[in-house]
Amino acid sequence: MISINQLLTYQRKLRSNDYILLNQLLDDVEVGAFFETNDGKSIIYGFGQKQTWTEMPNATESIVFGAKSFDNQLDTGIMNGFWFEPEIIVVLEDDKLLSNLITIDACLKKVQFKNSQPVQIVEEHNENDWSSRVQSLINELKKQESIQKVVFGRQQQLQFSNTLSLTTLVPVLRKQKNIYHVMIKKGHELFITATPERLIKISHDHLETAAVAGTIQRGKNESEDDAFGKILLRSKKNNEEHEYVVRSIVQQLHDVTSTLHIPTSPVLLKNKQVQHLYTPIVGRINTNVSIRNIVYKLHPTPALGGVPQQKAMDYIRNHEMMTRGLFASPVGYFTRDNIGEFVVGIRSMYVNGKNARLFAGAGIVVDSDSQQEFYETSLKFQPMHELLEELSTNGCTNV
Ligand SMILES: C=C(O[C@@H]1C=C(C(=O)O)C=C[C@H]1O)C(=O)O
Repeated sequence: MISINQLLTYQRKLRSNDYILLNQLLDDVEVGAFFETNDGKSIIYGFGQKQTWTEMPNATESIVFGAKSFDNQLDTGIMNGFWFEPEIIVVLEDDKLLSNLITIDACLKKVQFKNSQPVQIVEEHNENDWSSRVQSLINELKKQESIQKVVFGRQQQLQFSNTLSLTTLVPVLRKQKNIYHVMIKKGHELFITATPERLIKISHDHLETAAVAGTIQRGKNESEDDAFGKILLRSKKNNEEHEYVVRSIVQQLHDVTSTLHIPTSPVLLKNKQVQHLYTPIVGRINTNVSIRNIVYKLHPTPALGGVPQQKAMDYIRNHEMMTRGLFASPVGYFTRDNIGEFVVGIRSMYVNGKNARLFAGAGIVVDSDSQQEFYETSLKFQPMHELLEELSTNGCTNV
């Protein structure tokens, strides 16, 4: 078996301006991707396109980056799903830069730093009736016992004063800790996520996934934060929401795994704005089960869709204001030897030139409170808002 590191024939110690050059190269190429794990220890860049697809391919001779459409509703550009095999991959691990081509240094040498301008938000559109539509959903859940949970999304549309520069954006995004930073680019289009939620990590026959569902705010100080954490851990409503996700993951993985370890109760996963109930799940995959197979089995978990799945998906399709595109969808990469990692594209933003759509959603169950869910989604917009806030005062931050 060949591992991703063996795909790479060249390595050297990281130089201080490598990041600047790599991010600038992302600005220069037509198609690219960036994937940083939530511990910040591993980054993969993909540059250029050898092949592209709108559907996730079954296998690859090297590595494929991409994102799957949430539910195949017609959207624009990469929001319909976008996959590509890059010409060059660069991996940063333990202060080492690894690349599949000796030419990466030649490539980086050619990159010239361009100044970037601060980007202001000049127009903003919100779904002002979102809370009342959530209230209708709660009323519906009270009437009908056949549907238990719907993850209801909302979008914010923004217009920028000028286009974003990845040379500036990537280092600002990377300041947000304990979350994944993933970006897919094609031409003027970008999909960016600062998600805490891994869908799957696969290394040969070893699988890691997790249930992330049930949310509360962070406290202003440690004791308030602990108190909120305790409320979340004891909340019947949130534990029910969470349990739907655990049960569904176990069910979906049952016939493709030989072992599955599921902790009996969730712990807290803390991000800057919110804390979630979190159950990490690990297992062993049966032979000849592809990563694609597992991505398709798990997506959408009830953390992003609902319960029962089809009814929740129909509700989302009929009642959310806009199509989701890549929001809440699997985004990541996989290699020819069954290594790969996919996150779900939440706390995310789609950019097309000077226009952007920001996404947030919340799991709605019969005991939900529409104002509380509105507040929760406002917190979930924050990672992208904070990124844009910093880009509005900062041009080229990394020189
Ligand atoms: C849908 C989102 O988040 C999902 C919903 C959650 C919830 O309802 O508690 C928690 C984490 C995510 O699985 C989002 O951030 O937009």
